Amino acid sequence: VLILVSASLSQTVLEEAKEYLDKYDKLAADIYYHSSEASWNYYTNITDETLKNMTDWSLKESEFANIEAKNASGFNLSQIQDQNITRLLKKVMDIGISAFSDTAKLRKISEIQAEMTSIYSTAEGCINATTCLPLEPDLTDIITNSRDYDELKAAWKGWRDASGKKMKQLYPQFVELLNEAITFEKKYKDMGEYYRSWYESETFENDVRHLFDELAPLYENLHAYVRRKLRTHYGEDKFPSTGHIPAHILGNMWAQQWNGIYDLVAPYPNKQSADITEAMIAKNYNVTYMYQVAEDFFKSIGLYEMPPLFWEKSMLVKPNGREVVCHASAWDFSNGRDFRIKQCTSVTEDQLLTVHHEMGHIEYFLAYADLPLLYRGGANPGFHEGVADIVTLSFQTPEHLNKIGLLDDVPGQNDTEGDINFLFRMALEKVAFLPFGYLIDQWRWSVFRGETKPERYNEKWWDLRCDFQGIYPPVERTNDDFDPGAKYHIPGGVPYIRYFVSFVAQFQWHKALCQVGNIPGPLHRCDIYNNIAAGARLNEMLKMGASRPWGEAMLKITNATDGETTKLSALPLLEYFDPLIKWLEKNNKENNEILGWDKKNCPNVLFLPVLSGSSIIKSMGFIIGAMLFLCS
Ligand SMILES: C[C@H](N[C@H](C(=O)O)[C@@H]1CCCN1C(=O)[C@@H](N)CC(=O)O)C(=O)N1CCC[C@H]1C(=O)O
Ligand SMILES: [Zn+2]
Repeated sequence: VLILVSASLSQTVLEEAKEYLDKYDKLAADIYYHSSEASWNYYTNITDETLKNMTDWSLKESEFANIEAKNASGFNLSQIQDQNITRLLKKVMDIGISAFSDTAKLRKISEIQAEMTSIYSTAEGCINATTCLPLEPDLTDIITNSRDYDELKAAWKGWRDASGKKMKQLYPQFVELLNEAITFEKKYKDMGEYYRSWYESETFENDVRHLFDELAPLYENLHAYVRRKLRTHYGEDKFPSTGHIPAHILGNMWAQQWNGIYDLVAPYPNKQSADITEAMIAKNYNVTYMYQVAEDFFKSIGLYEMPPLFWEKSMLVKPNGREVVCHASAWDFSNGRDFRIKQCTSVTEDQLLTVHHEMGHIEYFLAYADLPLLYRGGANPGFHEGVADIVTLSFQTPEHLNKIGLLDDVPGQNDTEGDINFLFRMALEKVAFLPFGYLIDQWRWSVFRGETKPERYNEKWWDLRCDFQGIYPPVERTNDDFDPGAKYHIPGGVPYIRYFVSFVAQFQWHKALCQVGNIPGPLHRCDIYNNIAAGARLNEMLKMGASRPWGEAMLKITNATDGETTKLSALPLLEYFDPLIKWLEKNNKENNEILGWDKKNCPNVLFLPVLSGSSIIKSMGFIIGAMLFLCS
């Protein structure tokens, strides 16, 4: 009788839980829709009232999450055998800072983040006494296209003075409030630990460090080659004996990807170098067409076309007459129909890649749209970024660019010079990024841990930038600057390790999709365009959303037998670049190039040892003690 009773009891508990979760889903969808709409209205029209409305709705969202977490905690999970239901209930209860009872402080967090995002998005960097320009498109165009050392330096410094420096006072409070909110529930030691918990792995921090160490030799070879090429253009005097490269001459405002300077550093410059931006303009590409080209790629592999609301409601160009957050992003309005991109799109190659990236996010949104709301996310945040990027590995192949009329002659498989040029171009985009993708959250995690105090924010930033990227600031930096704030994701409060994870995972997936698609030839020349089998395999993973631990999602794509491949692996990336690795090693050796740089000394980063209060008192005490001793 007891067994019967307990069985029927657990059955009713299970039914009750399912009923609760259905109700939750409907309520959540409604709140999230309005909250997303309120955020959208702010991001596409920065005013005091759109800021207020967004903050009000983010508070409503937190309140809803808080109430439902309490409701869900009423279920005794040990009585529920259904793994799926317990996973959903746990997600209802895992609400981060929304568990914090002090709603005034939660509001303050939202307001500070919005204010920092507004400073970033409305900043105009002055390149001389009379000219001040926005980041997009003006300063970005200068940093990408100028080859004048001093003009680049002015844009680099101007941007940092107008953005990061202006939010320096806000960030310490932002950190303090986030840590206070996240430690309220006593589940996480600091905000960084909460962010890392999204990867559902105790060893995550070590795993990414190992991956970085595996990839560092490739980066150092690329760094050495690029440094030598840039030395010839800009002159020896700009390259210190420490081995660092000036941060502002790498074709990108943050030196995070170097494809902007391909023309300056290409291995075989006399080979026809594909200037895709020029080709786009020559072919009369316009913004809408750029989105149609990207949509065409996804449809060609059996994925999803953009729904009507996408074209109706997206913001695809920078509007006149109002301030917007230009930094591109993809939006899921949680109702299965409304998905948008917000991008100040201009007709350039880099922008075309970003269009594919943002639409890649939309493909993931569409694939998991029928799942419970709690599962509508990437298997982990890095998967969402990897999915966004994966088609760029096919789209940029010479074969594909030729197919869509952006490249005339395709370097043949045995055209080593053409092949190396292409691989080098991909390395400037994907390998150069690795230390940057890794270090942003090394800085942020050290700040959340309290290891890096506000008076040393900028010093720690440049320690990491000099150490991992081997670059140095062209203008002397002090702790009065706040260079982390000059990168969108810091004021935007968006974690960054996801991009490092993505840049590793996307090569694992590319390899698997090229195999399942039976696409012959070397990995770096594989194009999954029009390959339904490859698209179907990818779609199987997309449809899982966040319903299962991400190792299972990895296995869904790699379909491997050995359990090891549920993990992140650097091997496919190294395999993809293997011909280039050999070429770079040989070339650097022939030129007696010394790889690497002095990781402990960074030019122009001379921070006065800021004596913190405690150390002043200690040193005073020491002096007084010594004097007393001498007198006695
Ligand atoms: C240009 C791109 N914008 C982000 C992205 O698309 O990831 C935006 C802003 C922050 C999150 N985001 C989203 O759109 C999310 N809603 C996606 C999601 O749903 O998870 C970006 O910041 N990138 C691209 C490569 C490296 C990095 C950079 O430029 O440094
Ligand atoms: Zn993304």
